[in-house]
Amino acid sequence: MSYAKSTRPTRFLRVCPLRARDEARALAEGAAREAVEVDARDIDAKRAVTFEFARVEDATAALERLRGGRTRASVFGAGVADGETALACGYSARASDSRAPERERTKASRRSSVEGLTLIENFVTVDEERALATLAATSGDETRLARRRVKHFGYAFDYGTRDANLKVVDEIPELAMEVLRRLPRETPGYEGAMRCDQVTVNEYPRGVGLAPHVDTHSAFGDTILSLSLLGGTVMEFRTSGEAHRAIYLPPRSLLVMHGESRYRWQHYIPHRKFDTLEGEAAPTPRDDVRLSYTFRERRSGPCECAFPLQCDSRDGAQSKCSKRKTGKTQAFAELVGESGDSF
Ligand SMILES: O=C(O)CCC(=O)C(=O)O
Ligand SMILES: [Fe+2]
Repeated sequence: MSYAKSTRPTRFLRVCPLRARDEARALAEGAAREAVEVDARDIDAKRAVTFEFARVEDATAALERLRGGRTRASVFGAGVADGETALACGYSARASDSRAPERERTKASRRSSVEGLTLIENFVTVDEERALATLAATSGDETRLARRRVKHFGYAFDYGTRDANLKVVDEIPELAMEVLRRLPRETPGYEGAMRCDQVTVNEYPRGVGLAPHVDTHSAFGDTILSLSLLGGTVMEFRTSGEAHRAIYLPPRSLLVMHGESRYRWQHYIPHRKFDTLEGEAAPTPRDDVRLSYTFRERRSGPCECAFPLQCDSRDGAQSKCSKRKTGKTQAFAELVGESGDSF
């Protein structure tokens, strides 16, 4: 992501020059407490750093402190030593939208408005949440991805082929199956949920998200469920058209993806530290960690969904997926998300 100077106030501040890398890092750490994201790549490449704030007002307040303060230590209240030189700083905008007005974030709803998507709040109790978190910490083999940790139960998920054919020694914890079985019968996707035989546990540190994707049609069945523990998050849904929805998943809630929400819409979690929720005046900070249990049923025959464009059983997503090994196509980038994250 590159940033350009902006003459109008934005949520982004660019601060430069910073004389040493360490100094930039210390500043970034201080800023991270109130800024939404730090473009860390800039620290290495240009010795300048871009901070993204939740609101334009927050960026303005920080800019005033930056311009008013004589020392760097005063900037974000961070322990930055040796700061006699005034910093060059100002608003910036993502280069691609420096002329366009800043797009308002979609406010996340607490109710689903995607066909086939059901959110059940308080699906597990606080005690069960704690027990499931302990189980995730003490059992299963850990895989470290770029920004999050995962564990697989029942079958391993292969991040290359995006299927799950390898049986693993770690069975799905009985408590996880027990809570899943209490899903109300009338929930769309109930039958598929009862056949789940693969579980992935994801641990997301604050600010870390998940790239847009549709879970592989050929590998998994009609119903995909995600149980949120310890922290809430906004999950967003988009289609290849313009449609875009955001839903807030509180801790202890269960999200059931079935129908269009499972087969046609991509789901993803934006990488950010604050979420914007409907009915909340101020942005909501994410918790330090969110744990999710994703339940899936491995598919045996080909997928027969009504969405051939997204379906690798019909050569829709398959051709894009196989190109992954030879080079990323635009279509594939769209399928898995611009960040190229794994899921
Ligand atoms: O963490 C979540 O809630 C979703 C995970 C997910 O989408 C996946 O594993 O495919
Ligand atoms: Fe997924």
